[in-house]
Amino acid sequence: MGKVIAVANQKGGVGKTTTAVSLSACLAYLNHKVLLVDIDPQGNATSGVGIEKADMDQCVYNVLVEDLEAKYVKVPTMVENLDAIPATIQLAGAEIELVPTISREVRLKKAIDSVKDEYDYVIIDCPPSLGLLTINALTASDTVLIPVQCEYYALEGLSQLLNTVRLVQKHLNKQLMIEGVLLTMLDARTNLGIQVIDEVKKYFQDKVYGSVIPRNVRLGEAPSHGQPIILYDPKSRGAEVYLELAKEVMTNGQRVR
Ligand SMILES: Nc1ncnc2c1ncn2[C@@H]1O[C@H](COP(=O)(O)OP(=O)(O)OP(=O)(O)O)[C@@H](O)[C@H]1O
Ligand SMILES: [Mg+2]
Repeated sequence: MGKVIAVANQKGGVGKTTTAVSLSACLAYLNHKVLLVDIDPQGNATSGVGIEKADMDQCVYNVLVEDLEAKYVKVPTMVENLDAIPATIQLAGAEIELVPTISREVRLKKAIDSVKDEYDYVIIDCPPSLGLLTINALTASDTVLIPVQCEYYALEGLSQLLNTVRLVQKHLNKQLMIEGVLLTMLDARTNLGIQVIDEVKKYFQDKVYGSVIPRNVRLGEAPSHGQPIILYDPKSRGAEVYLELAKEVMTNGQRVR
């Protein structure tokens, strides 16, 4: 049965989507069956794996709001072993439309539960908020992976995220655990990055991955080509480190089991 991992941090632009897309593609490259679920109305993960949003008649919106079965919305991607449930701008209305509906927090969980037997990993790319979409992702997940950007205010806002995780654990999903904390966009030329790594490690200790994602031009370019880094430039430092991360996530899973 597939392990479900939400990639979440309500802070914008910290590398959630880059991580969700790159990790999914690297796990698929390592011969795992992977489903990437985009629940951000920006749809960046969707276009990041080469799916043309304008061509989509249906997306995760129809699953969440209209109870369409997930099997009708998931599509293969250009990466072997990697399927995706896309998001389009239509999803922007879901947060409000879901408010008065029954079991509004468990809709994504129901959808993912119906297909997760087909996969080894299901990776969910969350929007930069702690609203109903992210709550749905945390409720559907076994674990949450938190990207933290190596910058001055790195830890700011994380207590809110951890508080939301605790609330979900208490009321909606007792099993939810922290998968790991991933340091992203490290600029190795500055001391600041090193200081932030120390600070985050002090706080999260062994939850911090050994793989630290560097700031890498090729990682920044890949989305505009609609290709995950492992296809766009497999020899780049970005691809190498995301592949290392995928291996860490795989061994982490073995440790938990
Ligand atoms: N390691 C990196 N090196 C260079 N550029 C990166 C790196 N990681 C992410 N980027 C770029 O930084 C921007 C923000 O990254 P990304 O979209 O992954 O963040 P996000 O947390 O998903 O943002 P949002 O909160 O808007 O969803 C993007 O333009 C992305 O291409
Ligand atoms: Mg994003």
